[in-house]
Amino acid sequence: MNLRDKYRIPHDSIITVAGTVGVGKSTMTKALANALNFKTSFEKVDTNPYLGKFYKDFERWSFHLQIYFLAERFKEQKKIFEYGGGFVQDRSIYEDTGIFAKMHYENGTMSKTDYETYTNLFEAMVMTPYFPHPDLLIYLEGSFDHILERIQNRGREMEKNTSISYWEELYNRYEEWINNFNACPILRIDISDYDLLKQDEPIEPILEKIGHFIQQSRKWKTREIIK
Ligand SMILES: Nc1ncnc2c1ncn2[C@@H]1O[C@H](COP(=O)(O)OP(=O)(O)O)[C@@H](O)[C@H]1O
Ligand SMILES: Nc1ncnc2c1ncn2[C@H]1C[C@H](O)[C@@H](COP(=O)(O)O)O1
Repeated sequence: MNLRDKYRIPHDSIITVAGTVGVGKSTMTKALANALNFKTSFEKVDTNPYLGKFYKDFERWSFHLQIYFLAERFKEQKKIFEYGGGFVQDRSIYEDTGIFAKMHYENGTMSKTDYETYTNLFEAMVMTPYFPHPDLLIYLEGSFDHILERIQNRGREMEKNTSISYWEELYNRYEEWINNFNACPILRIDISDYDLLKQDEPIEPILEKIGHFIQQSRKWKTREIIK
């Protein structure tokens, strides 16, 4: 029996992996998609025309970058919708708006007008049929030092040259955000509890939890429709 059937994970599920920069989303996305035979939706970093410029000058490029990410996510959402699910997605759209754009606006590195234009566009996009809530949001978390070490070891120059206070603020904002998040069910996973790169079969206990959460959430959705 394949792992998806073994853990009763519906073939049309949409699973989103969330968490701060460097925590391990892409690695988890690949491992889950591989185990479940699902498709992946990744953020493309290497081909992003604004990211490097943004890290050098937040104020100048934050609006351009957010619009770029929004356009990319919209295309990805549309693709997921058209395939009818069966996807693991690296980062949710909720993080762009609820964490990054908000943080740059509140810190004065995105103007009020730009922030309003961005949020209006975001709200209009979310109202289209392409944005069903995921079945499950997997939230990866860990100690700040552990995550910082991962950013350093991964070695993207633009991130290594960014101040520790930026990562620290992001880390704290993520904590606050997840504690108030309620758009879909959440499975919180501590990165010190598993090691996808070293252990042989660390993925099965995670799949078991995913199956359980999605079953619960689908039952709940069905009850809401019947009501
Ligand atoms: N479970 C893990 N155990 C050890 N190292 C990991 C694990 N997951 C990710 N890493 C490493 O941490 C770094 C950041 O991971 P990545 O998946 O790129 O994070 P994100 O997508 O959240 O930015 C990479 O160098 C990756 O190889
Ligand atoms: N919405 C965003 N605003 C600013 N920066 C962002 C946003 N989304 C992603 N990023 C940055 C953070 C990292 O440098 C890269 C890739 O993110 P990762 O968490 O490593 O997948 O893009």
